Amino acid sequence: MTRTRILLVDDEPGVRLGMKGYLTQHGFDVDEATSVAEAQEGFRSHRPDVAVIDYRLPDGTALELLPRLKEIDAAVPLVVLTGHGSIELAVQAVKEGAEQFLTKPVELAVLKVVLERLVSQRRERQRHAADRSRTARSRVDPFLGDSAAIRFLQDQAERVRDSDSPVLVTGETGSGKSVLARWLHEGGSRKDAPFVDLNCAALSKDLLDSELFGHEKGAFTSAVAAKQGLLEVADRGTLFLDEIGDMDVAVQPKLLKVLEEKRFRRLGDVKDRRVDVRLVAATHQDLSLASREKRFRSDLYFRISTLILHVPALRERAEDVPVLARHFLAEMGGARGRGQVELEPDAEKALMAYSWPGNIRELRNVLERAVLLSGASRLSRGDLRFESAPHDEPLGDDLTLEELERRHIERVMAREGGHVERAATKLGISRSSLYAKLKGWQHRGP
Ligand SMILES: Nc1ncnc2c1ncn2[C@@H]1O[C@H](COP(=O)(O)OP(=O)(O)OP(=O)(O)O)[C@@H](O)[C@H]1O
Repeated sequence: MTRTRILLVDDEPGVRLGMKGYLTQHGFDVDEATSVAEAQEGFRSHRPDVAVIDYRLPDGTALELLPRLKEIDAAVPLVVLTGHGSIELAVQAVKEGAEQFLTKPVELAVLKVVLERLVSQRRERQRHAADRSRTARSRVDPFLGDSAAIRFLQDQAERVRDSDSPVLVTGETGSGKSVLARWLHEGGSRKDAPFVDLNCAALSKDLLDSELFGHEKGAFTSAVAAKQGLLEVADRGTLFLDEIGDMDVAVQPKLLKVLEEKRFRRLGDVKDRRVDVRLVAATHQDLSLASREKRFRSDLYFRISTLILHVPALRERAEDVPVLARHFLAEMGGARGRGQVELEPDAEKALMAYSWPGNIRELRNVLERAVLLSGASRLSRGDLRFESAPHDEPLGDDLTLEELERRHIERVMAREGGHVERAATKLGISRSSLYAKLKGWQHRGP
């Protein structure tokens, strides 16, 4: 578990020594500053969880320092210490953003309890802010099924869960990469800190930059106030970057710097900030190929690919389909107050034979539609409407060569989402000859 970082601002060396010794013994990491100027600098670069500030400093008072620290990061709780137990001072300090006011000499055990409470409240707030859909998704088990492929994934995932190294999750669309990323966080040592996810494909370069790194007031025309980046929100927790293969190449070196130096800079800022995040990245692309073809920076690829978890496609673990299907049917039946909806043997067979280009997401959609439309408590083959062409039957032994070719081509087309160029590449023929075949069948009908 990562240690709590405290910034201690006091110009009396004796006071600092006493507090630092006690707090270090009790599991805190303490950085020190002796003036308003040093405090600002230390606060920015050390990113404390709490700052403890003596009221009177050689170059000013805590009242001047508080708003400046709040501008750097309003989420960090501030504790003010003073030699005089004055109510007015306390009120003023709280107005300026202090969470707590303590009178010197401070009893160290009391300080420790105050710090622990402030830190846990802060983490609680961070978690709520960052994790909007946590409750909805937290119970999904990414390893449903009994296939060797899913057991292998579980074994690998358990080994890397508690490490701080980046993890690259690969797999086809809908196979459960995000579910696995969340599981890594929720079962791991960072579970009490935020899980923050960001889809790199959905954002332009500028938006991605400002979402990830945040910005200072005035960094660009519409930056009317300073904004925390998601990296800061995810501090001590996990940053999940989905579709990392689509991350703009201009943003990639900045992410590499975060991974290597644990530092980053908000847009428009002149100083680095420290951050401690575990990166989980996901992609459905072949990133190794992308890096060879210079579409993805190879240094970043090497940095994020030491631990790779590959989520198998559903068709590679067909024996798990009934288990997953029963899980979804129980969920859907329960939600509609209908009790468990069962599968007829012919439906189960069809589900297992289908190629599932959209993987688990598609399986859930197909079942949801069937449950809605049929209204029966048992689903048969006829209730299932697959999203791609009907290729759910295994290729028969008694087909002619032409029929075999046609079925195979249809399957590949479905798997490639109807994309002729990609299907042609997979089939090893030219696009025009694939078109010619498809046209011919269209004219002749099924
Ligand atoms: N093991 C599982 N049990 C139950 N539901 C699952 C499981 N795995 C995935 N799902 C569901 O399938 C859908 C797709 O999963 P997820 O978003 O994790 O896939 P993905 O690989 O990240 O997809 P994409 O590449 O499109 O982002 C989600 O609705 C998810 O809840």
